[in-house]
Amino acid sequence: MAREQLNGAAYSWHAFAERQDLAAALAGHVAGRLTNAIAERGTALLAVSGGTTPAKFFASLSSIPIAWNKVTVTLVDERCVPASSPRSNAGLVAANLLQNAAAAARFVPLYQEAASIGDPLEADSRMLRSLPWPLDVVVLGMGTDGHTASFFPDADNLERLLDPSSERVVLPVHAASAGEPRLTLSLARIVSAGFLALHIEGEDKRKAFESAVASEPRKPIRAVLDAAERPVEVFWAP
Ligand SMILES: O=C(O)[C@H](O)[C@@H](O)[C@H](O)[C@H](O)COP(=O)(O)O
Repeated sequence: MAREQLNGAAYSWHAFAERQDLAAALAGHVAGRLTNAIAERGTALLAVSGGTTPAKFFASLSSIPIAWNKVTVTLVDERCVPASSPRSNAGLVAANLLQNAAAAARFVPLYQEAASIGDPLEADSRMLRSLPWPLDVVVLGMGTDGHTASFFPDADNLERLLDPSSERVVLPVHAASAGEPRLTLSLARIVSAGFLALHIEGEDKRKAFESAVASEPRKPIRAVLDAAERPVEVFWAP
């Protein structure tokens, strides 16, 4: 494990020869942190990202026999689509993580189809505010454009999304590159996590990460590194 310090952005780099090895190692770290949180405060709060990268990690984590009945799982971000949509992160987590031992965990979505009266976003915030914050574990992904969560570089409210002092739990995101409208946890909620991991795979993302960390203008992933209360643990495989 190499601990890097580039331009003040602190992160630890964990490289693996095989993606399956990364999945097993990251799952072991996350399971250990959740178990510690449960021992310390009787509960654990985990936020995971969607996309195409985390499936192997979810499968590995789902089989680890921890006290899942004391774990609450939520999402780092979500596409504003029904859970039945192939684009839904809630659907991805249900099918890949909330299986096996992890089926006993409580899942709290970010997005609920517009059944809630009034401002659905406010309703979500109220529901999410009741979770046992702070996050014990966050697992982020990253795009080759340097976005993470739904902090897309072309988001129309990027400055607000990256405000480390935001009081909001969840924020709406409108970005042409995001596809559908999104909801994302605020940067402030993400960076206060006890364990903050970034899971990336492939040469393109390794280069994108190194570029985002080393150069200006600042990409969203760099804003997370800069605001994180602890070094971000980067897990990478080719
Ligand atoms: O909803 C999402 O898509 C994720 O939360 C997003 O931040 C993802 O982690 C990156 O876009 C990488 O996605 P891939 O794993 O598909 O490359």
